Amino acid sequence: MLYECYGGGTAFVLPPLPTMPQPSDVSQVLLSVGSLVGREVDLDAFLQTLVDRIAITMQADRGTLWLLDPARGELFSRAAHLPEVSQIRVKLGQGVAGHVAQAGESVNVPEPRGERLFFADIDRMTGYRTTSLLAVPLRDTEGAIYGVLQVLNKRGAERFTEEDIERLTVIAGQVGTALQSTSLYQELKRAKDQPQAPVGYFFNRIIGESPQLKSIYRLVQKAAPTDATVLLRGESGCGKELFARAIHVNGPRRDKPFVKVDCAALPATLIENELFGHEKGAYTGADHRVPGKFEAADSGTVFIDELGELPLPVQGKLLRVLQDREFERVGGTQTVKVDVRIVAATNRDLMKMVSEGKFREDLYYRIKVVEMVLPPLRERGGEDIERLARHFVATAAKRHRLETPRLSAAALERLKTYRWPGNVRELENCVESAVVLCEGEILEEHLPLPTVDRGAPAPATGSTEPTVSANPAGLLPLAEVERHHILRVLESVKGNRTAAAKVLEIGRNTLARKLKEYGFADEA
Ligand SMILES: Nc1ncnc2c1ncn2[C@@H]1O[C@H](COP(=O)(O)OP(=O)(O)OP(=O)(O)O)[C@@H](O)[C@H]1O
Repeated sequence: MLYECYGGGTAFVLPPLPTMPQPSDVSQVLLSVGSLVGREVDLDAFLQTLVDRIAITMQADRGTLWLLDPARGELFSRAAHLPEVSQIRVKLGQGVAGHVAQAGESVNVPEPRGERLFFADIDRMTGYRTTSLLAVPLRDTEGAIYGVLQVLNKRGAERFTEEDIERLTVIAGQVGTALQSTSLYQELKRAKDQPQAPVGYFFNRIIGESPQLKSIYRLVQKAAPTDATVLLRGESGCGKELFARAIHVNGPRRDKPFVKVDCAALPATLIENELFGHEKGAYTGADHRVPGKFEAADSGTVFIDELGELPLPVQGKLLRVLQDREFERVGGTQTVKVDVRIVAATNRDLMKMVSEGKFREDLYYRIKVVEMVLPPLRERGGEDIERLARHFVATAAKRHRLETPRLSAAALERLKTYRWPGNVRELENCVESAVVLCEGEILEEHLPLPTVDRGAPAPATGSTEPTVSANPAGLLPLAEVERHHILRVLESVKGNRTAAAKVLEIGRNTLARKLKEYGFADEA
C-alpha cells in the first residue's frame, strides 16, 4: 500500500521509501551540508540557511526543522520561518509533525481544513494560514527518529506532489545523518539518557563540552524556566554575560527585553539614576521624567553586571525591588511597580565584601537564590580551548572576509598550555589577531602570546609545561597587540567610538575604559 487516507480523506501517510534516485536540485541544496556541519560554524545561522534552502528547493513558502525533546515528550521548532514567535512546542502525537515523529510516517496534507491531524492552534498563534503541508521524519543512522522536517504552502500549486515527498525524504535522509555530527545531536542524545533534562535550549552559541561547563548548562536548564534570581560568579571574560543571556532566552521572558546595567562602567552617583530613573526636577537639569532600566525591562530581565560595584545606598533600593518589585524614581515619591527577573554577575568575593561591611548581607542572600560559578578557561581543559579556538578562527575569518585558516599543531599546543588570565575574551582576541595577521595556516608565531607563560600549570588536559625561553622573535605582548588593533579600528571608523565598539564587538563602555587606560580622555 502506497498511502492511506485519514479522516477527511486528505492526508496521505506513506511508508518509508526505499532507496531512490536523488534529484539533482536536492544535491544542490545539500551540497555544503556535510562540510558546513563538520566545521564549527554558527549553528543557528547554519540551520537557518538549511531551512531556507529546503524551502526554496521544495518551492514552499516556509520550512521547519522540528527536534524531539524526549524529557517532555515534545517536538520543538529548532529552525524555522517563524517571524511571529521564537519557538513552537507540540506534544508528541499532536498535529501533523507530532504524528510524524510518533508514527515514523511521512504525511502530506493538501488541505488542512477538516484534516484531523492538523493542529490549527499553531496557525491561530502565528496568524499564518497553512494551505498545504508536507512532513517527513528525521532519523539518525540507526534509524531512530529525532525530529521532523516540514514544509508549508507549496508555491503556485495547491498541494505537494508525490515527487515532492520523495525529494523531501531524500533531503531528510541527508540532513538526519549530517546533523548527527553536531553538538545539537549530542544534546538530544544526552537528554535521552537523562530524561529529566529537557532540551531545545539555546546553548549553541556557547561553546564548551567540558564537565565543568555541562554542569552549568544543567543549572541553566533548571533555573531558566523559573523566575528565580540568579547570581553568576567568575573571573572576567569567562562568559557571565553570555550565560545571563542564555538564562533569559531559555525562560518565559525570552520575547521581552533583556536590559544590561554595568555598575563598573558608571560613576557611583549615576547608578541609581540609571537603574531607577528620575522625576522631573530631581536635580538641576532634570527637565523631564526619565524612566530607568528597571522600567525599560518591565516583563523582561535586568542583567546587573559587576554587582560588587553597586554603592551601598543603592543596594538597599535594589533589595526592595527583589523583595517587593517596587521602587521610587530618584526625586520621586510615587511608587513604581515592575515585573522583572534579575540576573546579576560579579567577579568579586561578595561574602568577603559582606564581612568588610561593603556589601549588604541581606541583599547577598536575596540575590544568590541560584548561584552559578563559571570556571576559568584554564580549568576547562585543552579540549574546550581547542573547540573555542576553532570557533573563533571561523568567526574571525568570516567577520574579516578572509579564507578560514587552519590552526597548526604547534599553535594549538601553545593555546592549550597558556594560562588565559583574561579567559575566553582573551582567547577570542588572541585568535582574531592571529587570523588577521597570518597568511594561510595560523603558525605559532602569529599568536600574540608571551613566549614565557609565567602563569602556573597548564590546564587539566593540557599536556606539556610551557617552554621557558626568551623572546627571540621579538613578539609583542598581548596587551600591546590589543592596543594596536583597537587604535587601528578606531582610525578606520574615523574615531567614532560607537562604530569602533561595534566592529570590535565589545561594549562602548569597555572601549572607553581601554582608551582611558591608553591615556585618551573621555569623550565629551
Ligand atoms: N563558552 C563560550 N563560548 C563562546 N564564546 C564565549 C564563551 N564564553 C565567553 N565567550 C565570549 O567571550 C567574551 C567574553 O564573555 P562575557 O562578556 O560573557 O564574559 P564576562 O564574564 O561577562 O566578562 P566580564 O566579567 O569582563 O564582564 C564574549 O565575546 C563572549 O561571547
